[in-house]
Amino acid sequence: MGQEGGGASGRGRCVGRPAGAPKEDGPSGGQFEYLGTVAAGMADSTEVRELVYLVTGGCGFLGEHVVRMLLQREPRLLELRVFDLHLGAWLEELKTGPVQVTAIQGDVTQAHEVAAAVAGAHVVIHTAGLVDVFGRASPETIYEVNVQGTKNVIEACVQTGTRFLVYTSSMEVVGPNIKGHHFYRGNEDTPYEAVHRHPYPCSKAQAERLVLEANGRKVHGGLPLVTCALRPTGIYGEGHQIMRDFYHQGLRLGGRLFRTIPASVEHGRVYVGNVAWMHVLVARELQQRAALMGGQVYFCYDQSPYKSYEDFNMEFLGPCGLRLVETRPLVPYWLLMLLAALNALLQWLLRPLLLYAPLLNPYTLAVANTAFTVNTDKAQRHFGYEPLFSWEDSRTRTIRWVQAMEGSAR
Ligand SMILES: NC(=O)c1ccc[n+]([C@@H]2O[C@H](COP(=O)([O-])OP(=O)(O)OC[C@H]3O[C@@H](n4cnc5c(N)ncnc54)[C@H](O)[C@@H]3O)[C@@H](O)[C@H]2O)c1
Ligand SMILES: C[C@@H](CO)CCC[C@@H](C)[C@H]1CC[C@H]2[C@@H]3[C@H](O)C=C4C[C@@H](O)CC[C@]4(C)[C@H]3CC[C@]12C
Repeated sequence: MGQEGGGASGRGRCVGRPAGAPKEDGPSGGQFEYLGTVAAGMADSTEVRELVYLVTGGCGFLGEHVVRMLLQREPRLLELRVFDLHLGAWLEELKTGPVQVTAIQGDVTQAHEVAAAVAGAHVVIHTAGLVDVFGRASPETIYEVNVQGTKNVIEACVQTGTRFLVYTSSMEVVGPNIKGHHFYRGNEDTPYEAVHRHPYPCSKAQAERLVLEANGRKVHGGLPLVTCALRPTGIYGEGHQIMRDFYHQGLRLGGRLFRTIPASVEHGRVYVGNVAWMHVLVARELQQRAALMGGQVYFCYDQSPYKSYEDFNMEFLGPCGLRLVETRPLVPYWLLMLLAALNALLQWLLRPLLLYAPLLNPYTLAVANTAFTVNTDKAQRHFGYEPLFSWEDSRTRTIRWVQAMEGSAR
């Protein structure tokens, strides 16, 4: 199932449980209020602006929310460097505030470009990556960006003396595995056979391992590097491309989407604003609680309900006029597997002519049909994380975003 992938050149299998973390408990922390948009102005604070942060992938779906959240919620920020292969025009609007926002067009696979961006930063939040489970990029390219790119970030921290590194990992480092084992209400210490073949999860697992193993390395100046990794489940919210794809698919099908996944197969999802907030908070607390948090992994979680992938999407697409046809899959699973395999064959045949990358392929079908839900409070125990956005707020914000798309789609 899925493409042959993983490993140094994207071939073979990558196996073995991802680096977990020793069980430790820590104090809980307070709750913060989110001000909504950059225009709402900076969080009032008498704190001294002295810190330089770098966000790689800062123009991506998650990266943009992290950038905006930092400007809202990190009062010690003096300079925010936004490093990305593709810079967004929206960055210009951020340059009117008290924080110096530096846009850096660069490639994480180019060590010298990464080193130049990292030099002088106190904290690096590394979100840049190729999030490809649709066969758009080759296994080699996925490895080059996700693994070699992460190596370049680590080495840049060591060479330039940056001490704090937060890595955006993924639930996929854990599962679903190629055996289709369900992960039901699991946490960071739940035993699970994390065996993957697909290049994306393999690359994320390798990158996460590199980040965690780098914890404690001496950086330029002799102090230790402090690293940690955050594992979001499926992120949703304003700017989510796959949600956009489902919405447009539904419009093309006359306002209907046809169920392909049983409602019983629950997937954990997490709102992008809460993932961004966890990045901001962990970056701050990592500086104060290095002994506890260094080398740790944390699932990203909030109060978003456990639902099948399609039913969860309908929380937002339903109020925007789409309907999910049938209470159970219309098409038997064996036929879906056949269609997925045909899509993979078509993609391979058409590759010399055009990119054919539908949502349905053997890998996405397998992942969608394997329950993966987390239930943990480790981030709360270790650094006082509490979601900034309730489920109701997350849902409302996402619906408003789809509706704004709807306006543009008419
Ligand atoms: N979207 C999810 O559901 C999800 C869930 C868990 C983890 N993640 C992780 O979160 C991170 C961000 O994911 P996303 O959904 O925002 O994806 P995205 O594709 O929207 O953002 C990734 C960003 O990285 C940039 N980038 C890609 N290659 C680069 C390179 N070589 N050099 C510099 N920048 C490069 C892209 O231009 C983009 O802006 C990824 O590491 C991904 O693995 C995503
Ligand atoms: C039957 C197919 C067509 O209807 C299923 C379509 C749904 C799939 C496109 C998505 C189901 C589960 C998603 C993945 C999951 O949410 C977690 C992920 C980890 C993250 O790091 C990257 C994205 C993803 C792999 C996400 C991708 C889309 C799904 C496979």
